Amino acid sequence: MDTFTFHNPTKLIFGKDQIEQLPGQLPEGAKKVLVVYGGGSIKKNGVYDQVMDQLKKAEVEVLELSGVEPNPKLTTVEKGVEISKQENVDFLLAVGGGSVIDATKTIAAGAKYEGAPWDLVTRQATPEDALPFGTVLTLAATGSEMNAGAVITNWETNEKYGWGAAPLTNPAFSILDPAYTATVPEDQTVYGIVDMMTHLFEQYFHNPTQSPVQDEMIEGVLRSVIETAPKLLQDLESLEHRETILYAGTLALNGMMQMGYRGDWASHNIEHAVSAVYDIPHAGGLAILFPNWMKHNLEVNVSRFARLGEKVFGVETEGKSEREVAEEGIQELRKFWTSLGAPQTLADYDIGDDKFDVIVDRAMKRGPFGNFNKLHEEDVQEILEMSK
Ligand SMILES: NC(=O)c1ccc[n+]([C@@H]2O[C@H](COP(=O)([O-])OP(=O)(O)OC[C@H]3O[C@@H](n4cnc5c(N)ncnc54)[C@H](O)[C@@H]3O)[C@@H](O)[C@H]2O)c1
Repeated sequence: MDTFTFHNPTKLIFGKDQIEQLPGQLPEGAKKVLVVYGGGSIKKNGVYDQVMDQLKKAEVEVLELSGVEPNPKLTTVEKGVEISKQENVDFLLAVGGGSVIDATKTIAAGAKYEGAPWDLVTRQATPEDALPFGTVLTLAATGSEMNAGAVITNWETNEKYGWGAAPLTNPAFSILDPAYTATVPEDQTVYGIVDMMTHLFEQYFHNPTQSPVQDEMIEGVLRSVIETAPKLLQDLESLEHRETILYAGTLALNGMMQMGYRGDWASHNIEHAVSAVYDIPHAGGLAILFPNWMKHNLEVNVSRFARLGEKVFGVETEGKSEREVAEEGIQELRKFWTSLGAPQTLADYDIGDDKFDVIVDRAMKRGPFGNFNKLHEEDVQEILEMSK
């Protein structure tokens, strides 16, 4: 293992009716709270009313920023920064999925920065302060509720980047009630499952070999997700299955699985480039790209892929070479995601190869990338070709 310091300052509040803890979590002296949310699903399922009731109990003034879009836009972040500065907001509350939370993180840092928020996203500037914020999660997927990362899209330049500045962009608290996720439609539920699984895979594929505890943890969470996902899709309102998937999504990307090494993360970079050009769901892009990243990188460490096949997908090993087990594991992953209804090719989103040059350019913006294996321009091109 490499040396590491682990510090995750987010207080995780999990379970039924835990929204009641909201007033007690607001910082002492907080008077003005900006509630950030998306397209209105929280108004239909009652989450909005429950949050507002609690804020009323807390006797704070409430401002609202609605309409945060999936794949949140820089322009929306700028709007939030403007409100926060003009109104002297002293706390932000994100109510939604990863998009709302990521926008809120960037607003939090942007509100305490004099320049343009895009400087922060592109890492041209490092924030020195941020407004405190909390989250009420409504969709199991990104882990954004318990990490410092945020992904923002600039549609003027077709650029989408992940950024973060721990601990400033870590939520102070996150409230996770499985019931709040029960209205997530089938397609978004599938995307969430693909997203959390991909986070686990990205971390599983790393170079240091001495990571037995981390490997077993990742494999265990993956097996639980694989076991639960089909059951949840049969019964979208099952709180038991929602609870399992919600907890798995948080664990998958709160730093617990990545102590002592760096995950790969190349597929995320390629996906961000794809969805900066085509506005597709992040996890839809990952479902297409990740198995092809695996095939492309098989030779880097066949044993690693074989272990995944055996321990996570239950591939029989007897009489088979390591390579055969590894390849079967990749096929099993594709079969599993397809069985859930995830897309398999870029053509499923009507994406052809006419803008591959732009996608490659965006993906290479910060130079060769990936920690398990460094990808260069020709590798990205090949993975895109495999994904057509
Ligand atoms: N910060 C991170 O660590 C991280 C990690 C992975 C991905 N991301 C980013 O997060 C974004 C995706 O976030 P997401 O997958 O959570 O989805 P999302 O926040 O974009 O939401 C997807 C859709 O689901 C709807 N929705 C949310 N909760 C609902 C509910 N309870 N009932 C009904 N509908 C509901 C939303 O309104 C939206 O239309 C992407 O921009 C991606 O790049 C961030």
